[in-house]
Amino acid sequence: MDIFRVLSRGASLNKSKDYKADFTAPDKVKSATEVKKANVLSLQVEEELDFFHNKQHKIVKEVESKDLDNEGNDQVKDDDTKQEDPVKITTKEEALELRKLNGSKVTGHDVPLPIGSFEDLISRFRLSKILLHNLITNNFNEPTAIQSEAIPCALFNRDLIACAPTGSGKTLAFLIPLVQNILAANRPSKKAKDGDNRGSEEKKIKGLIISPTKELAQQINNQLNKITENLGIKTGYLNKSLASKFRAGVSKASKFDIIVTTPLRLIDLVKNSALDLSYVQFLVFDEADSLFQSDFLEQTDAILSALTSPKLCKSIFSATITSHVEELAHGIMKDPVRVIIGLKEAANFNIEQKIIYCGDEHGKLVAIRDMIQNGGFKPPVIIFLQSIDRAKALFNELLYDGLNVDVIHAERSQKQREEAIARFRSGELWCLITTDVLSRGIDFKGINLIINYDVPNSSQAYVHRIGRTGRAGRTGRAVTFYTKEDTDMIKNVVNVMRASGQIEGMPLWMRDETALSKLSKDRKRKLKREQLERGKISTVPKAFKKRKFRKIQ
Ligand SMILES: Nc1ncnc2c1ncn2[C@@H]1O[C@H](COP(=O)(O)OP(=O)(O)OP(=O)(O)O)[C@@H](O)[C@H]1O
Repeated sequence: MDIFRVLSRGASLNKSKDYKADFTAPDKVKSATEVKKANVLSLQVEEELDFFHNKQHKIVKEVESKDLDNEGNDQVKDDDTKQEDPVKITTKEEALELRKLNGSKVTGHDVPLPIGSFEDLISRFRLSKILLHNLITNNFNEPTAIQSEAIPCALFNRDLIACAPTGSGKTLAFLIPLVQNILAANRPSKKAKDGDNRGSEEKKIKGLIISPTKELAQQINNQLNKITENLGIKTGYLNKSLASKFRAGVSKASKFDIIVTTPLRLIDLVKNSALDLSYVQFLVFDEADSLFQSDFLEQTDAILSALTSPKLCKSIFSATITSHVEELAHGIMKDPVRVIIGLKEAANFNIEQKIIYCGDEHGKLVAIRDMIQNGGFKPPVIIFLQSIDRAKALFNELLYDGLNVDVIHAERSQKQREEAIARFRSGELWCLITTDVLSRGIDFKGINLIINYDVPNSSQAYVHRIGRTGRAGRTGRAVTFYTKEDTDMIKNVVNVMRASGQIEGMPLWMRDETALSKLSKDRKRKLKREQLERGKISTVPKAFKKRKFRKIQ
């Protein structure tokens, strides 16, 4: 394996004089060959600046170099413009090197070798070429660290516990092998080819993905749709309308290969015998630690008991997997492989974190208005609060200030939530105020700033909230306001900041490790369960706000 190539993925900038980008107006008309040469060079610069390989350089390069060849121009045909061979991992030593580079810890019996490239999957697992093509056309050119490890494990049908930072590509880490496994399962067996269809498992749900929120389930299904194009695999997000089709026994509804769902909707169908899960072979719990928390545990149990296939493989994914969750997972898994990327207690290292002491509630409003006035509030921004009432209150406050803002919480209808998300994604909306309902999994591209207007009630909640920025190799900022009521709660945040090397974002007195006493396990649990009582968010007289709000409604 060319380990230097893995090391330098997106990290280095070649300073050779050839790489100077020329943005000045041409002083003479350039020949077609010169233009092509310049294009190749600018492509190189662009590629080196493209940290996450989000562009289709390989394909473009191939086309470019072919064009140049046709013109017989040997000078430009240097090695740098040729397509490099994909990285392959073939020995334990190479695997060790790659793991060291990626900060991956992988444990378990007989752990498979990671992959060095998506092409590596073709030789090792006969990955569908259409699937590979779908990955490349969607700009997924190289596997991320979690994808390198998790994909081969799942392709070997191993149970899997996977923990990797927010925005590091966990979704594809479970979707790619799921799709490939289902393609293999759908291939007609020899018996079926010979005309014996008894026991055929075609047209049954074989893959099931469980997500804690509807928004996330929908997002996963969207990504699934992109990578399954032209593969003949039918996938569906179990929304109200699909659920009623299943309930009504509409024949088409039974033809799904993969279903993405929240727990309750699925259980409702299973209880009414409207859905047969006995053929499910691949089960994924995304954001597993939240699904394994006490409020979801009963539902998770109910789902597990409906899955009766002896071939069932299970995997759990999250950016935060506590030892308690790992224990629960071991209880339901067979000989799992455990993959941890980076540090378990830390946040994504691309996020610059800061905490600001505001004294009291009024101080928070002053702080946010200060940020808006001083240019520190660079959209797109997400603001998290601890409750629906508080989210609504801040929304009214900022609306009154004339900010381009909307709010999402559990009391808003599905349609309103979807519309707000779509407006935010399109850039029409600059700021989204929300509760923890949107803290997990949601992938907004290019969020600049996360504001924790209220301190999150656990270190896990903090990691997920701020993980809405700094995704896919980009950088981001996260600011957490705290008041005198938060002296305990802020310790969760400080611990994550310390683990992520973000000491500079703390006030001077906190930087000393002994400055804050540790939280006991009991206290942590209590903080998670109880909502801190906070003062009202308001500076604008009610009558004014009502008038303005009415106008906007
Ligand atoms: N191999 C890849 N190459 C380029 N982009 C990728 C790759 N894999 C994933 N991405 C992109 O990275 C972004 C983050 O991926 P994803 O949503 O899967 O993160 P995650 O690890 O599940 O985060 P979270 O913990 O917040 O749920 C997405 O926009 C996705 O399209």
